[in-house]
Amino acid sequence: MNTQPRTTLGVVPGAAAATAVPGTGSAGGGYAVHATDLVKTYHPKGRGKAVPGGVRALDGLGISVEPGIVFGLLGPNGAGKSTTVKILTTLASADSGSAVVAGFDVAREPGRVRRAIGVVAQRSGADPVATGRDNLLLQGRLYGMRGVELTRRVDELLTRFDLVDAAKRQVKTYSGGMLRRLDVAIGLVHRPQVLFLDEPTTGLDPEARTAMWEEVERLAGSEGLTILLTTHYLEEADKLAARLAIVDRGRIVAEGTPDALKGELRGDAVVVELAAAAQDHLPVVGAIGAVPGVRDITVDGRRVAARADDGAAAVPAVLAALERIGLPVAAVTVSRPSLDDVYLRYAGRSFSSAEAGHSSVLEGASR
Ligand SMILES: Nc1ncnc2c1ncn2[C@@H]1O[C@H](COP(=O)(O)OP(=O)(O)OP(=O)(O)O)[C@@H](O)[C@H]1O
Repeated sequence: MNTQPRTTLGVVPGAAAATAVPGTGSAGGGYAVHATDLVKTYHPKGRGKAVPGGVRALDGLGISVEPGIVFGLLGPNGAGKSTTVKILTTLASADSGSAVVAGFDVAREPGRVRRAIGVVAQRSGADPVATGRDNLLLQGRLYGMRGVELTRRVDELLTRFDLVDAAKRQVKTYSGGMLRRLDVAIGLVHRPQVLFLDEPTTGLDPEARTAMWEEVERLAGSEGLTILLTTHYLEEADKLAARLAIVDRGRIVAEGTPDALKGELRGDAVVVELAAAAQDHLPVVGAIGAVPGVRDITVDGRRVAARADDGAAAVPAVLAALERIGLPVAAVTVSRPSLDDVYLRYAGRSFSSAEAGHSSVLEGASR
């Protein structure tokens, strides 16, 4: 579901500052983004009035993002990522809790927050019938930029995002990857301190996705910019985020560096595919559980998964144990813990089942 606003924030009242001045706001404890106990419920409307019930999109969510890093907000569809971004970018208000962005309180100083941030929403906000260049110029003017300063900045961004040749073409002729690059350039015109990227690679082909990843890495490395990125791609969070928070049902269930989160899961994943489904799970669990250093065994049809201190060393003994109870093996894989494993541990369900659960809820709601 995409309930996103347009990419640009529109006219910023009193936005004379072309460049945000770092550190002008003093709240937030030195964090680029500091949110505490955010709660937000969407109420169904009956005849234009809110009626009881509703969806609790945020249920006490809190995050602290240090300046100058890429921070990932990772969660399945419906976890509450977009709602968090909307509140942090002043496009929605929380029922309770507080948030400070670039030193400014989102509820009390929304204009200042808007001047200090750039937003790239899930859906492009670029004007399709205007050229790429005109979109950038318009955005700069909305932020009070004029003259040589603006044209220099626009030229710099067109070069940097590899859009010089397409600059004078209408945006509706752009490929998906070009459009996303333009969206990010639009978000950066006024040199924000904090850039929000809401699912920046959703819908892109693999090549354009890789190009966007490289761009995000370059941005984070070169400009001292803080980037808050939401994603439901585990691989994307793992690759880009210096730190990440896992969101589930409107709360943060784990937070840390991707390596630290994965490191908390001791051992490798060993997955055995049996030649035929096991009739009885108990002998399988007993046989494999007797192998030293192997634990957390689950049997699901032909698939037997376990965790092992040293996966490669455990495999021969696991295969021998299965052979002893008469279960031939078709294939075996050993892998390091992934963020999917992290999600399973902290959210208590697999990422894919959380995504599937959300879509079935939505299907039910639309009936
Ligand atoms: N305007 C709205 N009215 C009613 N319910 C909403 C609205 N916006 C979001 N929700 C619900 O709030 C919950 C959180 O949605 P949100 O869009 O923040 O999640 P998300 O993690 O960003 O997911 P997605 O990637 O699908 O956008 C979901 O259950 C969603 O259906």
